[in-house]
Amino acid sequence: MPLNQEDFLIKCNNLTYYFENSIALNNISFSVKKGERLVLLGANGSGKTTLLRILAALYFPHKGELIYKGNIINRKTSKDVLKQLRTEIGILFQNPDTMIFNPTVYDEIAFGLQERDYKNIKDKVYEVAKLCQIEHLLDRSPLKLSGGEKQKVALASILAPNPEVLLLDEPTANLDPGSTGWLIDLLYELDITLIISTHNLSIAPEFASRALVLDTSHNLIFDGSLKELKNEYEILKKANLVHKHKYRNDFHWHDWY
Ligand SMILES: Nc1ncnc2c1ncn2[C@@H]1O[C@H](COP(=O)(O)OP(=O)(O)OP(=O)(O)O)[C@@H](O)[C@H]1O
Repeated sequence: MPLNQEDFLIKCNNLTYYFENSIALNNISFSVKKGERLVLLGANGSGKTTLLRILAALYFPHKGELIYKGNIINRKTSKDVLKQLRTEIGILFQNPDTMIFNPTVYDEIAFGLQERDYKNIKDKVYEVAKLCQIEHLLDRSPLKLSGGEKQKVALASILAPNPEVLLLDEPTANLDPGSTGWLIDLLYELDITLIISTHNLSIAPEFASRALVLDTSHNLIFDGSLKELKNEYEILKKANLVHKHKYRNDFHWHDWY
C-alpha cells in the first residue's frame, strides 16, 4: 500500500449508504488515527453495523468515500489493496453464527491463517486459544458451543492473523460479566486501532474515551469524548441512549455511572 502521507489511518468523507430505497447511513464524516480507540453508539437500526461493514470493505458506500491508509476504497479499488485491507482489518460480527463454519474450533482459528499462508499455524492457534480462554474447546464443533463461547472463538479467529484494526460489533452481547471483564482487559493490552459498537453505556468508558453517536435518522450527531457526551441530553435523547417511562417523567439511563 502507498505510504500514508496524512495524519489518519481511516477517513470517512460524507459516507451515505442505502438498502434498496431506505437510508442506513446519512453523510457520515470522521477520521481515525492509528492506535485510536472509539466506541460507536446509537439506537437500534441507526447504522452501526452498516458503518462497521463499510470500514471492513464488505459494503461500499453509495456516496462519499472511505480512505484507508491513503487509498480510496470503493468498487474500483484494486484486488490487492482490498486484500491488504481485509488482512489488516478484522471485524467481529454481532452474531457469531454467521462467522463460524469449520468442523472444529482448531480449524476455525487456523482457517484465516491458512488463507494467508501463515507459518507455524499450530503454535499460533494454541497461543490465541489461550489468550481467548478456549484452549479446552479446540476439538469441539464451534456450532455446538454456547453464544459466549462462539463469540470467543470468532474473536480468536480474527485475532490470529494479528490485525492492525479491530472492528467489534456488540462484542459483549453474549458475554457474562466475568467474560466482559476479560474482554476489556484483553483489548486494553492489544496494540491496535479499535472501533467497538455497544449499547452498554456502563462499559463504554472501559473500551474508549472517544465516542461516535448515530441518531435514528442515521446521522452522525456526536464525535467527542464520552465525558462530554454525558452532559449532552439532546444528543442522548436523539440516539435513544436515555429514556423516560410512563410512570417516571425524567429522562435517565440505567447503566451509566
Ligand atoms: N440487509 C438489509 N436489508 C435492508 N435493510 C437493512 C439491512 N441491514 C440493515 N438494514 C437497515 O439499515 C438500517 C441500519 O441497520 P444497522 O444494522 O446498521 O443498524 P444498527 O445500528 O447496527 O442496529 P442494532 O443496534 O439494532 O444492531 C436499519 O434501518 C436496518 O433496518
